[in-house]
Amino acid sequence: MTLLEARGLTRHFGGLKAVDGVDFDLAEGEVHALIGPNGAGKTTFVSLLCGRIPVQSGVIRFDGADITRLPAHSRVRRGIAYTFQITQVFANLTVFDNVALAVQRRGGPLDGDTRAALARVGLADRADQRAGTLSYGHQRLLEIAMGLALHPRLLILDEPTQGLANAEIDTFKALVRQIVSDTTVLLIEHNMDVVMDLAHRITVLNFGEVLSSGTPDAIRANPAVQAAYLGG
Ligand SMILES: Nc1ncnc2c1ncn2[C@@H]1O[C@H](COP(=O)(O)OP(=O)(O)OP(=O)(O)O)[C@@H](O)[C@H]1O
Repeated sequence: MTLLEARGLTRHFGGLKAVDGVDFDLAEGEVHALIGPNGAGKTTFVSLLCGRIPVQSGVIRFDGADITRLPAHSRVRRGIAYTFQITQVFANLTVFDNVALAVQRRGGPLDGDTRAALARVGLADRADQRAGTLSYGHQRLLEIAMGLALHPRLLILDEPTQGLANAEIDTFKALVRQIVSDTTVLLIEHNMDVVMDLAHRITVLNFGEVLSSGTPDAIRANPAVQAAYLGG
């Protein structure tokens, strides 16, 4: 089943075509990776999907409903959660309270849901620590816990492995495999090992347009993708 579809999605900044007529389909239950060179429009594209920036033209449908003009908080309520490159944790609050804020937004049982989300990402034993004192890798995991606490149907992760050590990347990969049992995942990622390991399908953006979309094997073998991005 298609969970999310975009048709003709467009966002220009002055003369710069950051996202230009993108058609995109996300199947329920998949890990879908969005890749492409720096400046290709990946962050702008997912910002349009979650309502952080307004669409200029085109349509976004989520679970069959037109969400193109809905404000971001309404999209969260419908099940779209996201974590962005810039770390979003509140440094002076405890790990527990950061996640509790997200649970509160959704209106679930505060203590139980908060602890469950922390357990999923492996941070249960750090609940009382101030978030700002966590390592960078653990702060990234905390952001994911904040997303999961919303019980999303779609979790969008923007460069989640950036700045992580190899061991932390392995933890992250295991986490995504577990998350995808009940949540669709859209992943912006530059680390091709992570992409090829996790993604069921990949969409390649280049200069704001879809260069190609397909399975990891098809993308790897595509000469245009190799030329634009994979350096083959
Ligand atoms: N608010 C903005 N105002 C003007 N230009 C912008 C704005 N946001 C993004 N851009 C430009 O739009 C283009 C696409 O940027 P975007 O961040 O979406 O690319 P990206 O594929 O996510 O890149 P990266 O991999 O480096 O994160 C870039 O040229 C960027 O400079």
